[in-house]
Amino acid sequence: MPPEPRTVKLCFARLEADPARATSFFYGRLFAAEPQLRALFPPAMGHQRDRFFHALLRIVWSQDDPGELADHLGGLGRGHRRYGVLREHYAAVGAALTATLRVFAADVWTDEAEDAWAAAYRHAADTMIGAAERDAAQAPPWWAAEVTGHDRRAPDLAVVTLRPERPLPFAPGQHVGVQTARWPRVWRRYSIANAPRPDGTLRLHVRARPGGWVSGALVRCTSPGDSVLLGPAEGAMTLDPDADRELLLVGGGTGLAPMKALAEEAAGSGRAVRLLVAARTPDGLYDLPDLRLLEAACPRLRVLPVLSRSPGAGALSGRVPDVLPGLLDDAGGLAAYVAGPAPLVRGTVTALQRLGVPLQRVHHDLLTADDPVTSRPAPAGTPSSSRPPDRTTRSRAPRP
Ligand SMILES: NC(=O)C1=CN([C@@H]2O[C@H](COP(=O)(O)OP(=O)(O)OC[C@H]3O[C@@H](n4cnc5c(N)ncnc54)[C@H](OP(=O)(O)O)[C@@H]3O)[C@@H](O)[C@H]2O)C=CC1
Repeated sequence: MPPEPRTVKLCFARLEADPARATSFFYGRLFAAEPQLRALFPPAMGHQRDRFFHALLRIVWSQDDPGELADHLGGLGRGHRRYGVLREHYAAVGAALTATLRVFAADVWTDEAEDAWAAAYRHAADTMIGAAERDAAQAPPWWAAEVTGHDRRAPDLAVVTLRPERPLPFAPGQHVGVQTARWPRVWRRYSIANAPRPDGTLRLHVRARPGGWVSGALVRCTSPGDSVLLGPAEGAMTLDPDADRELLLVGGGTGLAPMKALAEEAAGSGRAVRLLVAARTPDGLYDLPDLRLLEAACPRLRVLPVLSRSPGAGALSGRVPDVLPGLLDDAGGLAAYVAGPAPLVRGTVTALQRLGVPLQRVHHDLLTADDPVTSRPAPAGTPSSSRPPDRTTRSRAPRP
């Protein structure tokens, strides 16, 4: 069991005062003590420091919620496998963390605090190591995949088709880590945009972010025949088993990807589905022809484009939260899934609540492809797929 959390939180609060300095200090200590560990990390450490800090933050704030803590640590332990992290690395990380706390939490660092942190770290490391070793018994740390299709739908957007060298199990709504040859040891998460197929291929919708290493490489410097590495599929935004309930799926921009996967799965099994595809202008509806084909094949699927900045034939005008009241007569019986820009997700969740959809039936994961976690863990009781950015649990795995 984790130790009494108050002391652990008190010390961590001192790191929160200046996370950038504290994490720089931490990595400085770690690499000074164990220079060979530097090879496990990406060339630029800015993102990594953010991710480490937020993983730590979540661990600290979950100290009094053993279920959440175990869930989080298990995901972290499994996720660390793709970085080549081994059992023996944890001692060095623990020592660097203690050294950091001793400096940054000096005013509250007592023998009691040191013992509490040592116990908390031991518990975290043991849980992560255990989860990694159990996972290693049944799955590889990554899958090599060949790019079999690269469809440039806009200057900054490509639909990329990948064929893993061996079956990569996933459920619609989940995402995978992707590493390109151009940026070794840099992983980014992308939602899978299709339901499982007999040929095992996966599709990703990738928008090149300004300065985005992996997204830029995938959109501009990738062609059929290239290879990438994929991490295991993760994420809890999967289909609820209540097949009678009508589904409302909302995808804004490339947030369409997981919604399309869910639509394929649900509509393919005869469930009633409304798929709202939000874009600014008709050009932003980059996947509409494919969606129309899917709609034609699934009698109970309706695809509704929603354009926020210019009108378009066959599209609703406005932002999703504003058009929802006119669309939904009886929203109380729906289950809803939402992905896209965070403000769209938040606005849509609020609108659905106002329309009477219970929060536990509104699912999202606020996944952003390149950004680190930016908020505190959700309060206990928040539905798992409705938590704030969940970059550190079932999903991607910040390393120590
Ligand atoms: N699993 C997931 O959760 C996934 C999430 N994503 C995320 O989705 C985002 C997609 O970005 P991109 O393709 O550039 O999308 P866009 O920036 O093109 O936006 C798509 C639509 O969302 C609308 N929108 C933005 N803010 C609001 C708001 N406050 N209220 C209502 N509508 C809003 C935009 O309208 P306007 O700007 O006119 O208001 C536009 O119509 C990325 O952040 C990506 O990380 C992507 C894939 C999967």
